[in-house]
Formats: sequence, structure tokens, C-alpha cells
Amino acid sequence: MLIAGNWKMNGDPSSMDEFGRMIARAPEATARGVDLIVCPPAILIAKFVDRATVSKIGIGGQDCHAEPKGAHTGDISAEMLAACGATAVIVGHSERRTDHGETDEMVGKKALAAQRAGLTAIVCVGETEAERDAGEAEAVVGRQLAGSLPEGLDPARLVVAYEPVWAIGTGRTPSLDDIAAMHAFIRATLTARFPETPVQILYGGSVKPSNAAEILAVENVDGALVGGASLKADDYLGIALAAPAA
Ligand SMILES: O=C(CO)COP(=O)(O)O
Repeated sequence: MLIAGNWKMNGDPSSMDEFGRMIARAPEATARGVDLIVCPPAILIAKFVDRATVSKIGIGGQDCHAEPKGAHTGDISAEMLAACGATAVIVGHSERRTDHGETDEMVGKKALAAQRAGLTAIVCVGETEAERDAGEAEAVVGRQLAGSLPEGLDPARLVVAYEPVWAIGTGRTPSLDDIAAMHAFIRATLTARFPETPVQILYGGSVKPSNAAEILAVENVDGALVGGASLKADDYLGIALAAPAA
């Protein structure tokens, strides 16, 4: 099980106290075989890495550029994240796809860049509410998987996060049956693509301590990608401790 926290555009140096509380409690989760990765805003990555060295919390980025360096004002490369001590990066989050017009092709290049730099690529996919209502959820996710996972990706350093767009930050979640169906579909797709190596599949979208146990118990759910509830140590650890014991 992997519980990844996506802080999004939240946090500043005063967040070190909250992160310190997460570090203090991390061993409770890791003792149960749950891996933890926190993805703070880029300005905090180096600080978090310094603080986390003695603990078992990995630190990740929230995005990376496909190129290793150069004239790309405002962007950060996977190599820069790795040099600062990050071990993973989220790519293709729906907020980046929407706010920054990222296409599957761009996401795929970022995933390759992440692995080129030695990072685990956490690739996000998920349908909008209109797409689900139209009965197209699997087709959309299948298309995103095909387009965002290019040739050359190493399944051993790949995580796929299923985040239905309409469940992000809304307090709404799919039914457990719908989560199970989509995760089974993603599992079948990934197994066909990478028959030798199982890829971890996370669920994301309004995961909280109160619903984590039932979601994490669903077949083919190997963890969660948590937004809002990952900002508070008690909520984040509450979710991690709800994971079924390994
Ligand atoms: O987008 C998410 C994680 O990447 C989910 O966000 P929430 O947990 O706030 O719904």
C-alpha cells in the first residue's frame, strides 16, 4: 500500500510544523507495511527532504518538465527534483491537464522524464462527470492510459492514480462497486501492457479518514492519492492507518 499526499498549491515554510507531526507518526504506518510519500509545493521539497531523512516518508514533486534543463521559465525538471532528494513525481494530474492544457502526449513525456531522472512516475488518469454520465468512463481512462504511458516506461517505477475529476475536492466519491470496476479495468490494461511486473494503482478523490478503510479494501486498490486530507498529519496518518495490514 502507498498513501501519497498531494499538497497542491498549499503550504509555506510555516508548514514544517505539520510536516514534523507527520514524520513523528510515520513509523506507525510504515510498521504496517504502508509506504508514505508527501508531495509539497516545489519550494518546500528541499526543506522537507532535509527534515525527512531520518524518517520513512518519501518526498515527491507535483509536476516536472519533460526536458532536463534549459530556457523554460517557471518550470522544474525531473533531474532538479531528484537532485533535491525527491524520489517520485506526480504527472498528468487533472488540474494540470485542465489549468495548463496538458495532453496525454505531454504527460507521457513527463513520465519518461521522471524515470530518466530516477524518479517514480505517478501518472494520473480519470474521467469528468459528463464523461461518466455518458457511459464513457472506461473509454476515457483507457485512452489516457494508452496516451500517457509511452514505450520505454519501466513498470517497476510506475504508479497509476485513478482520480475521477468530479470526486476531487468535492466530498463525493464513486460507489465502491464503481471503484472496483474501474480499478479492475486499469489492472487488466496494465497487465496486458506489462505482463511481468505489477503496477501499483492508487485511488484519489475525496479520500478521508472516514472513508479510507472501505476504499482501501477494494480489490486492485493499492493505495490512495490524497489531496485536502493530506495537509493535516492526523488526517493523513488516519488514512494510512486505515489501510489493510500487509
Ligand atoms: O486531487 C487529488 C489528489 O491528487 C484529490 O484531492 P482531494 O483528496 O482533495 O479530493
